[in-house]
Amino acid sequence: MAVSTVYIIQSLNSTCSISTSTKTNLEFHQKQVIFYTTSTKKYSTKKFNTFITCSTSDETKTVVIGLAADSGCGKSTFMRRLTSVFGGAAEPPKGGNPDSNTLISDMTTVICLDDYHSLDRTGRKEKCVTALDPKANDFDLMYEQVKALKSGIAVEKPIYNHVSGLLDPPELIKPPKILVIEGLHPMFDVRVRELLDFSIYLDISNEVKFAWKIQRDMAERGHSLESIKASIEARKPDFDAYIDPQKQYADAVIEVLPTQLIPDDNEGKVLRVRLIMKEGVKYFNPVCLFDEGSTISWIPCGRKLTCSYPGIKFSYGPDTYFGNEVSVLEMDGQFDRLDELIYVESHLSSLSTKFYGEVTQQMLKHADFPGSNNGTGFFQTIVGLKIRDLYEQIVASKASAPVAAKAYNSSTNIHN
Ligand SMILES: Nc1ncnc2c1ncn2[C@@H]1O[C@H](COP(=O)(O)OP(=O)(O)OP(=O)(O)O)[C@@H](O)[C@H]1O
Ligand SMILES: O=C(CO)[C@H](O)[C@H](O)COP(=O)(O)O
Repeated sequence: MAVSTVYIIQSLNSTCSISTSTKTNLEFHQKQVIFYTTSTKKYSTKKFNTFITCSTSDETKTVVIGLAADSGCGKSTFMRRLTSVFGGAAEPPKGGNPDSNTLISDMTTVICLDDYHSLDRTGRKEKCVTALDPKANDFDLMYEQVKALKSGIAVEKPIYNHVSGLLDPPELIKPPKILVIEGLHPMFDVRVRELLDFSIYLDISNEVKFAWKIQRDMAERGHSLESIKASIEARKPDFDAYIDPQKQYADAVIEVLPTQLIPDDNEGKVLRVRLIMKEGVKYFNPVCLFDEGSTISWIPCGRKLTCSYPGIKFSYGPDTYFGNEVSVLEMDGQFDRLDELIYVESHLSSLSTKFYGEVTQQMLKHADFPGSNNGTGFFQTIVGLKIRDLYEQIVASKASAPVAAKAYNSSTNIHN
């Protein structure tokens, strides 16, 4: 078996320009490498028995964001708000599987971790496990593929087809600038967790989850009230065991609870939403109300903010969450007029906006999304802007780091 040393000179996401003694250029694709020989202008493909590591220069590495939540808890809505912050519409891969769960825009690729189900719908039924059970998911593959994408290597990711309940042939995912992995388990496996540059958990209380699920599954999917109740109950033990504990690892948690402004409210329409932000996370400064570190309770209703019953109440202050120091911004109630949100925005600091009123502008742009009149949409928008800021800081820090020497010294042994 011949061994040749390949010197990595430069890499551009999934394509690595490599100089070898035979002056070939290589393009990396998992265990398969496409050679381009400049002298003959011919391509040839070789397979290797190990993964070839393309040491990308640091400034081209993908930033990875994890978003965890149970099914029907607003992940897709959050993703639409987040990708909108980066501009450009997010769409499924062009010409691919119409049931793909992936969304691609200029800057971002959102992959759904349901695609790493190792058991299809029938398989889960036969083995009596839910999709939330780690036994129904392939964490080794999830780790390998997220790691590859983070280092600039394209992957063939499986597709879980929610229409048929089957595992479809894989789709090619190229490394984007920002990769979002959303689903049930982005922080479950420690190896995947450590690849995340930032993580978010959507913590929807049982009462609210139930109200949202009923609204969607009855209206849009034709399910009966009994079947929705049964499905929530059946998932609960695994949700408690495998999904909920991930919130302790999240850098930001959006907690959604019933309002405290209406005594004994059981309608679940008015919400109390808490944005729990971990302190000391690199490239992330928590948002604050008035001043950092203060403890504040604020009722903004009056001449500058129209509030109908039951009104709006904000609070902000330091706290601890699973032993970590956090800042918590809370909003109970709902907005009557979105254009007046600028009044609230002007009292918040460290928003990472690019101009005065950007949060309000984003909220107005997506006024028809669920949660636009309350803290869910407001805090999701704020977190979206924070992620943009985090990405820009990571890119800036890498651009200023001395990378040239590292890139020239990298070498990979190829066994063929
Ligand atoms: N902030 C919100 N306020 C009110 N309802 C909401 C909110 N977010 C989501 N919902 C409701 O929950 C439903 C599910 O939202 P969404 O599709 O974003 O969740 P999801 O986590 O992506 O779901 P799934 O994983 O099942 O596809 C929506 O159709 C809507 O009815
Ligand atoms: O928890 C879920 C995440 O979305 C789904 O229930 C899981 O992916 C299985 O999907 P389906 O119900 O379509 O077979």
